[in-house]
Amino acid sequence: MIGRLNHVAIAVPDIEAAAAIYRDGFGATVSAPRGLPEHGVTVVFVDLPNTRVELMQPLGEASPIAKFLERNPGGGLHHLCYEVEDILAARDRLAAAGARVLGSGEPRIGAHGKPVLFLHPKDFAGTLVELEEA
Ligand SMILES: CC[C@@H](C(=O)O)C(=O)SCCNC(=O)CCNC(=O)[C@H](O)C(C)(C)COP(=O)(O)OP(=O)(O)OC[C@H]1O[C@@H](n2cnc3c(N)ncnc32)[C@H](O)[C@@H]1OP(=O)(O)O
Ligand SMILES: [Co+2]
Repeated sequence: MIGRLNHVAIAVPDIEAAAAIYRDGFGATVSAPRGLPEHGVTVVFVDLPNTRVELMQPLGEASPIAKFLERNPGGGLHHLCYEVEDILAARDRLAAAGARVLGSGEPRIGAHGKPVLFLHPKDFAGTLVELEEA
């Protein structure tokens, strides 16, 4: 069921500073910042040969990453995003096995224009998991 690693996400307090680390320090291709109010984050994507890094800064009053940054003020690894062929089939299989699907449980459109869902970190070895339909 599980497919490619789509991205590794890092929550940061200052997205321009984090983007500069990858652009100027590592020489990576880095996108312009993009605000996604429906997800409560501003994102920058770093393109790597085999995957992407998603840098995220809180956006708005109720950002889902605000509490994480309170606990980790310098930033930190936030989630892994795996591709799946059929997101509803993947959700139903994981939920039937006892995993908690976050939010309404219905997929929303993510940063790449594809349906995404989040799974509770306590059910996945302490790692917040995002599923994205391939
Ligand atoms: C850009 C769009 C999209 C894309 O297409 O790529 C995105 O990636 S959007 C990314 C941001 N959106 C989300 O993260 C949505 C899903 N997240 C949530 O619903 C919440 O953040 C959460 C996972 C339920 C956590 O909620 P929060 O209020 O911050 O904390 P809790 O107190 O409820 O946490 C409970 C428990 O879990 C631990 N925790 C929290 N976040 C993480 C994490 N990222 N990784 C690992 N563990 C995490 C937290 O420490 C608590 O543990 P205990 O203290 O032991 O209870
Ligand atoms: Co993500």
